[in-house]
Amino acid sequence: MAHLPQIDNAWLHMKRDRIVDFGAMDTCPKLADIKGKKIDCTGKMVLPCWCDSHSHIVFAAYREEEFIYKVKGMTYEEIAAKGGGILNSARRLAEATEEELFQSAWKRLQSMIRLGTGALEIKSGYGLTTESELKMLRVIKRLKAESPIPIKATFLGAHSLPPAYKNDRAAYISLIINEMMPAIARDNLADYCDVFCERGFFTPEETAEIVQAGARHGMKAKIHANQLDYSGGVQVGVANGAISVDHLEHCGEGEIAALQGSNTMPTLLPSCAFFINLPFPPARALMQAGLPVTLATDYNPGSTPSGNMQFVVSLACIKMKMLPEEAINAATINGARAMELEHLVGSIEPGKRANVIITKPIPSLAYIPYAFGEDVVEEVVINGRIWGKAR
Ligand SMILES: N=CN[C@@H](CCC(=O)O)C(=O)O
Ligand SMILES: [Zn+2]
Repeated sequence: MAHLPQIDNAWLHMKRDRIVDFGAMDTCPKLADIKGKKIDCTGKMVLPCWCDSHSHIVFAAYREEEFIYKVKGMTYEEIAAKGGGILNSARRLAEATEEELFQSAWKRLQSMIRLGTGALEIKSGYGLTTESELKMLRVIKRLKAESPIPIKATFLGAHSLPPAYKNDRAAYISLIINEMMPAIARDNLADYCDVFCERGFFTPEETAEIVQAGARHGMKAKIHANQLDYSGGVQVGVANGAISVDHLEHCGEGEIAALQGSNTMPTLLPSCAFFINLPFPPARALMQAGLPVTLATDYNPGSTPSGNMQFVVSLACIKMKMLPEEAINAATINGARAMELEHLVGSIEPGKRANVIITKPIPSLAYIPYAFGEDVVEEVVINGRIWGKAR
């Protein structure tokens, strides 16, 4: 993961929405022979766009009132137990129209692209009824259709137990499996199926039942695992062939051993750990065990109100001791893998989508995570075209 190939003084040729070729400047084709726009990047760096493999950007309202509770000392779990958290977002989402949800998510998507994100995964999970989960997934389907960047959709009906099912967990799980999933599969609304496998949310046994039903409906698993405690989420994810297990704030030898030899990507969300004061995941131990690490934002209104991948990369270096090269690989090609998009995005390779970041003039690669809080992105090229960046 520490190997990030770089060429000093290079050219890059993009045609239509694809990367054609690149090389050192002494091999550059005659510029006069190339039609179209030429961009002088002297002093700047050109990187593949970020691939953000974990987000919840479809929601009805921010939850800054809970932020104040947190400032005053309440924990994420205490806020959830008082009807805040995910259930608060579910109440607000039930009142919102599909158009309102689309418009607000569209704005978030635009601002993420301006920050350099070139591929994104988006989850449902603030519906928690068949009607509202389908509403969210239709919004994500429309985002997919209208977005200039590739998007993957994840069904997260098992995000929290709705209060109406407080005394009958099995009935809610049956609703997910027997009512929501067939409707989702019929309209091809989701690529993946996710479960919040956590103390106070869903058990590993329930998680297995749900993701196995998801697999029967053509959805591979992605798991919210080990965020608040050692939940068994990593093990159940690996046992069920999950594409990724995400969070891992609680990740010890047992979790690392389970991941070794699997194809499941450990995905770390350091801006969530930062925002709700959780321990940071053990990125170095994962890498020392030979595992690939992925970084993503987790953009959502409760635990991470930010879609800024550059900040995620900074936190990975500052708080998890990842080298800049490791963090950038984790935020690009490994993120692409965690969405099964590694053939299309995540690196600068001929044939891949022409989605790249052009930085401002910066002294070195290390400056990107070092200058935390500074937006080093000058231009974003999406599908071979410069994306509008208001300044
Ligand atoms: N942990 C579960 N889900 C989200 C938070 C959702 C919320 O608080 O609204 C997460 O990944 O952090
Ligand atoms: Zn999440």
